[in-house]
Amino acid sequence: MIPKIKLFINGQWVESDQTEKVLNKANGEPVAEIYVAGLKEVEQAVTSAQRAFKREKIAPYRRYDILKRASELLMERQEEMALTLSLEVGKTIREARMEVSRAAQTLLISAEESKRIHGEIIPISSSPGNENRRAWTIRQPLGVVCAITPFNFPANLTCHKIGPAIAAGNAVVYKPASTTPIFGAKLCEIFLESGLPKGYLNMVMGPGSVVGDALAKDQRIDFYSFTGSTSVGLKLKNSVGLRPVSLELGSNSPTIVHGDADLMVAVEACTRSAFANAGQVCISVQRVYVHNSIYNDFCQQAAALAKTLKVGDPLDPTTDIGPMINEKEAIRVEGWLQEAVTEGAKILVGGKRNGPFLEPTILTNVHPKMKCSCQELFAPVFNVVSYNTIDEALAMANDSNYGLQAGVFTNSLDIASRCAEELECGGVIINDVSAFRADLMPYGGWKESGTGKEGPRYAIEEMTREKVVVLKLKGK
Ligand SMILES: NC(=O)C1=CN([C@@H]2O[C@H](COP(=O)(O)OP(=O)(O)OC[C@H]3O[C@@H](n4cnc5c(N)ncnc54)[C@H](O)[C@@H]3O)[C@@H](O)[C@H]2O)C=CC1
Ligand SMILES: O=C(O)[C@H](O)CS(=O)(=O)O
Repeated sequence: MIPKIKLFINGQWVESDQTEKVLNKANGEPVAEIYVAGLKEVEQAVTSAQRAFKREKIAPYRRYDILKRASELLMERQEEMALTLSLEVGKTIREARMEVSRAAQTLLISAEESKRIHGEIIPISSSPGNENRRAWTIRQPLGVVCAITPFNFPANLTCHKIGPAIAAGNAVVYKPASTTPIFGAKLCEIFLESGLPKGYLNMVMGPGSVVGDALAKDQRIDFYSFTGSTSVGLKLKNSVGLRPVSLELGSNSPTIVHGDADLMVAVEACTRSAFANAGQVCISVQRVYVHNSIYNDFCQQAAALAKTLKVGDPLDPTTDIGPMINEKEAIRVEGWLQEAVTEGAKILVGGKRNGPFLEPTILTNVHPKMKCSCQELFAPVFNVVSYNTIDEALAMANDSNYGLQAGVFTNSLDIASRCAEELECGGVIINDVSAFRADLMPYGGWKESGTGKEGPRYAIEEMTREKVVVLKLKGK
């Protein structure tokens, strides 16, 4: 008997008229059944959040307590949560365990940041004629935050929204991806246990085109924190009018490997990272630019390493690469690979698909206009392209509609500094790959990779607003 997962509204578990199965992404078997929210439940969830926010404000120290407790409870349930992630996303159990501990850290960082929300004293008396005034700013929560998350990291990316939202004093309406909602429901259990007042967290599940659309249209929501594809993010932004949004969107991230780099360090990092989470990572290594002096060695070593990686059952601790989210996506990528080969690309290693499983694949002879290069692959595939000068590498890396993060391997401070300044993206990772992320660092894209920054401290800034207060003293 598979569990039936209810919606979480106003501190209660709520049924709806419709249910949908959540599938084990490795074998297609149902692992849970979720109640799908209708317009009525969406309306109830937003009402619950708005009423909670108006009913009581949670003092900063209490927010710290609740978030810290939630982080602890998440780690106490790490094995159960990791199994959930492995089943509903298809990520390997090793990656799932790692994601749970990162998500717990993200909640802990949010807890700590909830004690650091403050304004500043404005030296207003230093302006002529205002000697008898004093001024300061205060930072206040926005009210109701809508958190919408993608399928690929249901734990950490959800905690990157709910954690800062609560730390900032907001109430939350949360919509997980309809294909991977189970972790989110368990996170609501955790926040209930951690003492979050009812109504401060509400979860509605269901297809983005229905539930997501209804949330976008609800004018009682004060802020939208969205992570997902660029197309959906743009649609959401156009629906919400003047209300603020944070958009963490797609990418086709570059990593440059210069001739003076430590070859095997770069090979290991690029290859293992490109295939992590079956490549379904928005900062995944997709375009690798290698100096021509080490290009052949890089390709040879990367192909040899790729061949050692095990594709299979994500629950097997020896598996390196699990399935993609569904067979349709794997077929999409298989089609892109065939198109690339027809246009002259070479498959150095991999390329075979078995249902939702795709072999770790490395492409060479890729042209920048090929889909495998200029669009977001979101698959266990990366391209290797050679270059002669760092100017060429920078031009190719920047030749993209996206700009999330980039990696650069070099032992030259001059090259590193040039890349740091000239790469057009939100983050440059020196001597590691584009896919590096520490959860406390500012994180967000340029161009079509989005707007706004995550990382608890930065998300809190976006989920609060500053007010200036000016006091005119009596006296002269
Ligand atoms: N920049 C970042 O930090 C990250 C970006 N992503 C991006 O997410 C994508 C993969 O995740 P998916 O879940 O397939 O993305 P998606 O864009 O299909 O869905 C993301 C979320 O939006 C919801 N949604 C769909 N239509 C909607 C609508 N009309 N209104 C409101 N919400 C709607 C979905 O139900 C889901 O919860 C990739 O493009 C990837 O690059 C993924 C992880 C991190
Ligand atoms: O790229 C993504 O999907 C996120 O960066 C995943 S995480 O590493 O931030 O959890």
